[in-house]
Amino acid sequence: MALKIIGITGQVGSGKSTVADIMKDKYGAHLILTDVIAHELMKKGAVCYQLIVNYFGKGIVDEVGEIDRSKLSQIVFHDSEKLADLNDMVHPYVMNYAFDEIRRLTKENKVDYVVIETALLIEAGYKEICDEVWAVTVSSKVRKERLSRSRGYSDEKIESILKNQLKDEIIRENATGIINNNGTIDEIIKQIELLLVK
Ligand SMILES: CC(C)(COP(=O)(O)OP(=O)(O)OC[C@H]1O[C@@H](n2cnc3c(N)ncnc32)[C@H](O)[C@@H]1O)[C@@H](O)C(=O)NCCC(=O)NCCS
Ligand SMILES: Nc1ncnc2c1ncn2[C@@H]1O[C@H](COP(=O)(O)OP(=O)(O)OP(=O)(O)O)[C@@H](O)[C@H]1O
Repeated sequence: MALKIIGITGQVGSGKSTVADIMKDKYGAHLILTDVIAHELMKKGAVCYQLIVNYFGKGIVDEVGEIDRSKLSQIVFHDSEKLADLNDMVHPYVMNYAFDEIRRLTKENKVDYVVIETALLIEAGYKEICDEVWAVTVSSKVRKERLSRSRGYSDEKIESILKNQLKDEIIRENATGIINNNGTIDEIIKQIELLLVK
């Protein structure tokens, strides 16, 4: 079977990581997680660190010199110009990393699936390299309950992030498959099974 590249996207807290984890555990997919890559590249000493600290100032740095992501998130999700500047500092490096990884995996040809999980699949141009794009969608009520319980996110924080993301409808229009995540994990698994035999 030829390697298949599946992009998994959706708004904040829709369940992208949950779907990606199922793909890894049940189907041995290799995961490329852009949030995790971005976080790594922002660590002290990594390639994006100094760019970000120079731009946002020492106020976003914690007592051990690391970028305090909750402080940075307070700034950028309330100021779309600053978010765009942060994106410009981080995305080229994240994309380089992700594309290198895909080239390596394609050459090795050892896995059936590579999953790219990112909130910015459409905006950042990952879509073009994906064989399939799955949009994970959840109701606003369920999203709020889950993110409040698991991460302590306030409704205000969720709204501020959503304002900087594509509308769910647009994300779904750009997808080849849709996963409704208002139910249980088993219900996600059934939907994945259907998408994979499609
Ligand atoms: C703003 C930051 C510091 C917040 O970090 P924090 O650990 O608090 O949150 P986390 O990274 O889990 O993101 C929270 C939610 O916002 C979404 N999100 C992250 N960055 C962006 C962005 N640039 N635009 C829209 N949504 C975003 C995430 O996908 C997630 O749904 C961090 O997300 C960041 O540095 N973002 C810019 C880099 C980026 O775009 N990364 C994501 C894809 S490359
Ligand atoms: N079907 C489900 N049943 C119960 N809890 C779920 C389900 N799907 C996701 N969750 C929980 O909801 C929260 C958000 O899910 P997840 O982290 O997968 O979303 P995400 O889209 O990757 O988030 P982000 O946009 O921040 O990257 C997590 O705590 C996760 O465990």
